[in-house]
Amino acid sequence: MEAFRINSGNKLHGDVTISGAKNAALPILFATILAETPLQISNVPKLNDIETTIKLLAELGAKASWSADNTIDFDASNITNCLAPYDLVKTMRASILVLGPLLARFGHAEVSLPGGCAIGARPVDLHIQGLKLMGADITVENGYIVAKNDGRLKGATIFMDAVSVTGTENLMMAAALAEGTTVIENAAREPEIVDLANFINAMGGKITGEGTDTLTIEGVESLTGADYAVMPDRIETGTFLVAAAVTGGKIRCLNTDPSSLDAVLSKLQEAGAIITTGDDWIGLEMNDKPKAVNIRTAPHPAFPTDMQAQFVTLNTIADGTATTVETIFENRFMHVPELQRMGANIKLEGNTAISVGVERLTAAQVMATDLRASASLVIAGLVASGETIVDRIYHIDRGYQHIEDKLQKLGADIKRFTIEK
Ligand SMILES: CC(=O)N[C@H]1[C@@H](OP(=O)(O)OP(=O)(O)OC[C@H]2O[C@@H](n3ccc(=O)[nH]c3=O)[C@H](O)[C@@H]2O)O[C@H](CO)[C@@H](O)[C@@H]1O
Ligand SMILES: C=C(OP(=O)(O)O)C(=O)O
Repeated sequence: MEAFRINSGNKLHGDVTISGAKNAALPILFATILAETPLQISNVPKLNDIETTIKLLAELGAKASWSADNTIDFDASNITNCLAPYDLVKTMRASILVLGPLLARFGHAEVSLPGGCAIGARPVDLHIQGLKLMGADITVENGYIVAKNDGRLKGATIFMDAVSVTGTENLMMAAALAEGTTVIENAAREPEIVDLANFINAMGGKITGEGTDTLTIEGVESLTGADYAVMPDRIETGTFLVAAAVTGGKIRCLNTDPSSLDAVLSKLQEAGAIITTGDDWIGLEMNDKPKAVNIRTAPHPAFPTDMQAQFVTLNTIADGTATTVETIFENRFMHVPELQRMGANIKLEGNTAISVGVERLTAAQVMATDLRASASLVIAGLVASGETIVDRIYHIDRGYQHIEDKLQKLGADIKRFTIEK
């Protein structure tokens, strides 16, 4: 099993190029199922989750192959199979995103229920309810969602009880080919929703309201190929900015979108960072020890849950006391016990972590439990005295393209190695 060995002491310095966004690339790759002619998607990050998606699309009979660095060619004209098997779905929850497009285009989909994961139970009831409102007949049989529809789905007004990102995406993709107009109320407003809407519209779809909580989707009879570039990864950007802030460094993130990171940048400024921005870059300079900042996660445009773990690490070495409240996932503090093993002073009370900054973290062997928890432990390793080992980094490879290469270029002492078990 692979792990990282990290030695602290170096302030991050220089430029880092941000990859395409995992959480935009995944729905966009699944939306290619809707297209009747070939197309090309660029700025796709090289990640384990993307490889899983390519495998899943191939399993359905679609062609998906890398044609250049970060570019994938697709042809979904010959899909023959509408079954997403457990073996693939269990490794990546976002596989649930095949449900809407398969059902909309072929009137049939069988998708393994994804089940819970480290950060929470993560049900998909809102995806199913919305599709039922569009006329689909859906049952759960032997751990699979079996969805059928005679002819096209029907446009409907759908109020989502909770804000769900992939739920909104599944329903948008289904509604794109439905007969009539669908209105999704209490829709997610994340930038990745806007990116998916832009892609579907580029294929000939008719979606308006993206980026607001009411989406209107006028269904069309067919969608055709369009070349599209995935938006930059706002969470990767935020992760590098926090890493630079905790080391007292000075970096610029290139090929990114400052407007997708308002809440994160404002928290970094509150922590004492000097932030500068251009159209497609963000600079950060940190000259003092960070000040502790209170965080409360909530759907966009509020503070993203995918940046919570990284800020918990920042608070461990900051001046002062801070509370971090996680309101999206019920079990997203798995990094806390590992950070405590590195000397962090954090108390957990339900969905709140109360941290008192310490002078220095101390290195330890720690275990990554999920994607962003892994990132928070890598950041901790950059400032802990001694040599930190972060084990089980397959989690981090789901969401960060060559994170160690990018950190090394910024001056970090981090190496990947195989840990003997
Ligand atoms: C691939 C992808 O884009 N993943 C992101 C997506 O996950 P994902 O789309 O899975 O997260 P959701 O937005 O759906 O989850 C938000 C909350 O709604 C609940 N819920 C969701 C669906 C449902 O049918 N029923 C229900 O109760 C969830 O358990 C959770 O408590 O948004 C999360 C919240 O910003 C991010 O952390 C993930 O990185
Ligand atoms: C939780 C995340 O991803 P996923 O929904 O794919 O598990 C994430 O990107 O932080």
